[in-house]
Amino acid sequence: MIRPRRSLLFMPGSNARALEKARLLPADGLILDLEDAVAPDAKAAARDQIATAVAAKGYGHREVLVRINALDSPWWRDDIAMAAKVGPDGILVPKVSSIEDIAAIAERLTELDADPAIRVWIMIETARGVLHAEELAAQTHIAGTRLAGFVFGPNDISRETGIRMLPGRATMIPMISHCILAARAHGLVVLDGPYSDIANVDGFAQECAQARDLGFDGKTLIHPGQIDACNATFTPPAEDVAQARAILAAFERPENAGRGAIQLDGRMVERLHAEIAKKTIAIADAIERAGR
Ligand SMILES: CC(C)(COP(=O)(O)OP(=O)(O)OC[C@H]1O[C@@H](n2cnc3c(N)ncnc32)[C@H](O)[C@@H]1OP(=O)(O)O)[C@@H](O)C(=O)NCCC(=O)NCCSC(=O)C[C@H](O)C(=O)O
Ligand SMILES: [Mg+2]
Repeated sequence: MIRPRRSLLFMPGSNARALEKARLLPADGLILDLEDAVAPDAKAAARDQIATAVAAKGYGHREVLVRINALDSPWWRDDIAMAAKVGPDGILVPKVSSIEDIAAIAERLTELDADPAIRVWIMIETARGVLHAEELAAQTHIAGTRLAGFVFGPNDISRETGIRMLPGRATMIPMISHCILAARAHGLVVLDGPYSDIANVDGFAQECAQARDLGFDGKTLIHPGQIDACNATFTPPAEDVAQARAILAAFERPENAGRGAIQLDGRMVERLHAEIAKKTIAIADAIERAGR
């Protein structure tokens, strides 16, 4: 079943107040972080704290992901073991660059006999990850990889490559589009990276609208103050939902049964628009079910 992924809020696993507060925040998902938001000497305590928070099952309909440490770190194996034990909806793996990385994650999950319901999300945030995006996405067809989606990571890309993060993101758009195409070619979900300038409300709103228009399913966030604007941008407008229902109703009429293209309110509508309409309605219904 489709679920809304308009807004996924990152929070440091070391921040008990944030983990508690997240129970009531209107984000569609939560990413409990063990990687960059947690200092090396706080990793073990953060892991225990996340385990307790996830096991308590207090996050309701929100999708819960645990971002583990990167595969070249000393922590990732213990991070995955914790996730396999407490069962979040998924793990998010940073800095994935090759199909060998995806195989290593799958192997570790198998070794731990992890519940098959735990999905794997990968961050596309290295030069190699971007270059191999299509090959990585194609791994979703290999049994046991559990691959559900991509999360774009602009900060690490900028750090590694020297490509600057500028307002409007002109420098990043080619690789963003490349990642979105790769994800879509293999039916994966794809989420935008975070916007760090928390105080810049207008800049954030513009980046959300741009993310939606570029084709992202939603955006990852770093502060609760970003949730409402993000949800509003990625929620299909009521008029789009009404139009989608009208398109489906029109194709269901007996006189249109054998037709590929029809006229509706002065516009040409094809069966491909009915497919788009079904997705719009499914997302709107999922948002309504989640009560946000
Ligand atoms: C950026 C922050 C450190 C700011 O924290 P703070 O100064 O405490 O903010 P506020 O005083 O405005 O907070 C108000 C209340 O909201 C709670 N809060 C703040 N942030 C969060 C959050 N993310 N989740 C849940 N709750 C949050 C505060 O506790 C306050 O609560 P109250 O006590 O009721 O007033 C902080 O926002 C933060 O840590 N953000 C997340 C940082 C993070 O997770 N970073 C990693 C992801 S981004 C990334 O890794 C980049 C990517 O990989 C790439 O390469 O691009
Ligand atoms: Mg990163």
